[in-house]
Amino acid sequence: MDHARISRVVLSRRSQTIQNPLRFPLPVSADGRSSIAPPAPLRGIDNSSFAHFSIVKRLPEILRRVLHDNTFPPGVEESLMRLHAEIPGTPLHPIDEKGAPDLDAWAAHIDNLDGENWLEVPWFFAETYFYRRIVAATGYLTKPLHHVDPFSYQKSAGLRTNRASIRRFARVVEDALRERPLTQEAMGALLAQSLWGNRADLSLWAADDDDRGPLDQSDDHLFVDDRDRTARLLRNHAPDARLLFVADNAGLELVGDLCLIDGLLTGGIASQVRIHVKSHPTFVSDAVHADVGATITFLRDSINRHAQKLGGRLQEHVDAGRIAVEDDFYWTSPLPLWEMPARISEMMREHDLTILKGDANYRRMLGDRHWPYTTPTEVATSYLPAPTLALRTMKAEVAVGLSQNDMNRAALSGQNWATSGEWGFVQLSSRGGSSSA
Ligand SMILES: O=P(O)(O)OC[C@@]1(O)O[C@H](CO)[C@@H](O)[C@@H]1O
Repeated sequence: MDHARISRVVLSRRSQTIQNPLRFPLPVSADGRSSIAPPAPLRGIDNSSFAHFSIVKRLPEILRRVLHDNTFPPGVEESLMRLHAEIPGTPLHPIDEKGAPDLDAWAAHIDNLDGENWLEVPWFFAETYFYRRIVAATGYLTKPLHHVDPFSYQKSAGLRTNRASIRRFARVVEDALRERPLTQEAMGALLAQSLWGNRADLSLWAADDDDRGPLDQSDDHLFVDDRDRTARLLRNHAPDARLLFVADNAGLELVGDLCLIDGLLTGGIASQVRIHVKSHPTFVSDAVHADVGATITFLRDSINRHAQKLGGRLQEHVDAGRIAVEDDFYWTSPLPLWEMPARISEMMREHDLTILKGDANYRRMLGDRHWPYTTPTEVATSYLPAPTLALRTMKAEVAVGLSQNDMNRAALSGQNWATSGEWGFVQLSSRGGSSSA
């Protein structure tokens, strides 16, 4: 495929075309010969979509909760009220937070718009912009509330109210560590635990008050199950596998992720894990740098011995440099993964496996587009520079790699199966880079 010849790509349903800013080849067809333009992005303008509901109902509700859970100075409150009044009909305008490191990047993103409002811009854009506006209103990156997390109340509740599950999670790692190096089965159990932890964010904000069911799901709720392939890939690199872990939510989900990370490090599979978190609070409960340390401290301080031991081992990994925690503004940008900056793609290439955790990262990987659900995984993710594992429960109408049979099965389980979080993906894209998985 001649990547250089792809110069324009259709980016909206309104047939608006812009210069292709992609640094990576667009997704390619199954035979690898021709490029295909990604389908249109999800937008709130589709009245019957979850995107519409999410913008019109959930975002204002999230703002109400932020105001309820915090005591802000009057100026901050006013800014948040103004934001509330803008949704959904006001055109998106530049972010106002002088001195913030990502301001120019956001100015460029907004410049690409054409006066569209919240429902007209791509849904992913609307959501990342929404959280960035909350950050600007509170002055999280600058002042007046430098590094005061507007979602901290919910985040700490997420740990406090899940003590029983946390004990259970910690026990699973200890069981897994009985045999070293970790068996394929043990890796599978830790991957599943990390995956289903992705349902945990839903308990935080009952803005849509639907019934999402229990936290755990059985294997027959896995739409895609690449656990064995992933375990084989990791074992091929053991004991020195290097992992890039792009985290999602703080709270119970992060505990499940840290269990997986500890299992791989202590269990003789990996020697280095680089955890990437968000540079500012976003999507309510997404982890920022401080959340990782706070979670390890919470585990170490636990009165449960399994949780305590887990916290102790994690602290040792951090102290010895086996776990590094970094943040990057790219992960709070509205850009699809195929527009990742060179620093991110280089980093992915330096690691044997990148784990993309959660629904929003999955949506980013697929550009939050209307891919037919039966699109082969390797077609939609052919641009990835290195082997990548998506661990996500399905909470948005974005997916690839399904069969018609999968969809029939899911439809029988309930009406909102595509957004209920009850269906899981352990989806490996191994085409980018060498892998014998
Ligand atoms: O990345 P996460 O935490 O798994 O999910 C983020 C998320 O809850 O936010 C969206 C609605 O705002 C959902 O579609 C999406 O699943």
